[in-house]
Amino acid sequence: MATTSKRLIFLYSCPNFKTKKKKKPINSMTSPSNRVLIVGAGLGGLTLAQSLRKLNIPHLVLERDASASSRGQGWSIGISWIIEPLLAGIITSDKPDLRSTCANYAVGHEECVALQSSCFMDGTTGRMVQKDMTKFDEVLELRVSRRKLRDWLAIGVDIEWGKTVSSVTENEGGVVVQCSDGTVFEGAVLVGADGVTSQVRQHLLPDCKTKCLPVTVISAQRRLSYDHYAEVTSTLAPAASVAYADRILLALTLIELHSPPRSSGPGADFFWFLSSIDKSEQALQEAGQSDGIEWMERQAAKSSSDRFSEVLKIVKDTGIVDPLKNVVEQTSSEEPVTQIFMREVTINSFPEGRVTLLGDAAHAMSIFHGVAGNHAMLDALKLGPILASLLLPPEVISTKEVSAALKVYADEMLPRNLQEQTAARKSTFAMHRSLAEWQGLSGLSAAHDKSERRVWGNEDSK
Ligand SMILES: Cc1cc2nc3c(=O)[nH]c(=O)nc-3n(C[C@H](O)[C@H](O)[C@H](O)COP(=O)(O)OP(=O)(O)OC[C@H]3O[C@@H](n4cnc5c(N)ncnc54)[C@H](O)[C@@H]3O)c2cc1C
Repeated sequence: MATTSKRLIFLYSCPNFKTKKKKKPINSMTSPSNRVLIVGAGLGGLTLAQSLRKLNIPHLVLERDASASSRGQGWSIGISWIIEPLLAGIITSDKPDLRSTCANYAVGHEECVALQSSCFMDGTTGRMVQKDMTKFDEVLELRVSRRKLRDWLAIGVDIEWGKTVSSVTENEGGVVVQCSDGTVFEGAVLVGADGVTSQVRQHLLPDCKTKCLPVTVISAQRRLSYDHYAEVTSTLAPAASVAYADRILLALTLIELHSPPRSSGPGADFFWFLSSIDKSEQALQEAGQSDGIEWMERQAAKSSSDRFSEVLKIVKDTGIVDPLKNVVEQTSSEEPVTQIFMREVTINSFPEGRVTLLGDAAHAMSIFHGVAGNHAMLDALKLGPILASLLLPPEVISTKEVSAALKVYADEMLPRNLQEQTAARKSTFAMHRSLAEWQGLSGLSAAHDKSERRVWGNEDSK
């Protein structure tokens, strides 16, 4: 008795005791041998954690970022058909409304309509078609701030920040991961949701090769003042505007609108990107002489100012007109110009065991199809219930049973994403060949018929 009360006094005198007990109801009550370890607190990893939370399955997320805000999350992302399954597959009662929290329309319905619309145009004449994406009952796509969506998905999730997983060991009883700070975590199943450079994939499939498509995507993030923002959006659709000019795509996309938007100071964060195909690298890849990785490394070594000079030359040579031209040209030296790579990871099957992958770790693909993130979340929503049918505590599950369950997941997930990866590659090349081909592929022609038509730029060139 005396020992027990001493222990209680010690626990209650520990400053974090009460908070910890409240915050970690599932994991603190269960043995690590029954929990799911998830590496990566990106869109896929967090969606899986949310699904497991709803199904009452113990889990823990290990994330290399020091905190939720230690790294900028960059661009916005379009989510579409995943919204309904996501809302059905996770606990929503502890979260604010997804649409009004993550999309930029908290400022009211009218602004919302404008903010969610996109336009597609001929970049040298200014002919433009605007697509309204905001019919509330049939949202085609919601452009959300990646930072806000990640924060929203993290609500209520048990995350160990600052944990970079460096090695993985499997045994009959479970799986053990080691982090670069020397900490060790155990679980019954390990899910690598650690993105395109996945360390978990390295353990699972050490010979898996990645490729890089010969697409040069140069980008910068810009903070526009409210006046500049108002000027740009008086002609362009704020969610996303894409101009096509001689096999070049130039896009301007909203990341986050600052609130309240009419006050003085910053109006909004945008990014622009300019993309084109590198013809000589494409020829090498088509002849089977390159997988794009050395090409990618050469591109990655360029400086921000070299990249910017390249962009300015292309904008001038192709005759892109204002206001897109103006937003690009006014990029300041404090706004680094980066390059994004279209890497592909292709996996046909997983070896037996207690480890699997989801999202970009399993099937990175070109971003031009706009579905990779949607599929990362779908992988998670499919995997959650499969794990739940296996892992209800307190039983310890054999590797054979875990393997069989993970195979059910992989047999659906891998072919689905292989198909999307092929479609994404096809769209990427089509988009850079002609505007008409791109519109046909993306189904934009059908949307155009319903949408409002506007024209900007030089009236004489219509
Ligand atoms: C510019 C751009 C625009 C895009 N637009 C769209 C779009 O409109 N629609 C769409 O559907 N998709 C889009 N995508 C794709 C989408 O962003 C990705 O498919 C999605 O983010 C993948 O989610 P994920 O959880 O698999 O990986 P990630 O989001 O990459 O998350 C991986 C996480 O793992 C962590 N991590 C990595 N290594 C370790 C380690 N060793 N230990 C611990 N943690 C680790 C990382 O820090 C990160 O938090 C876009 C991508 C880009 C680059």
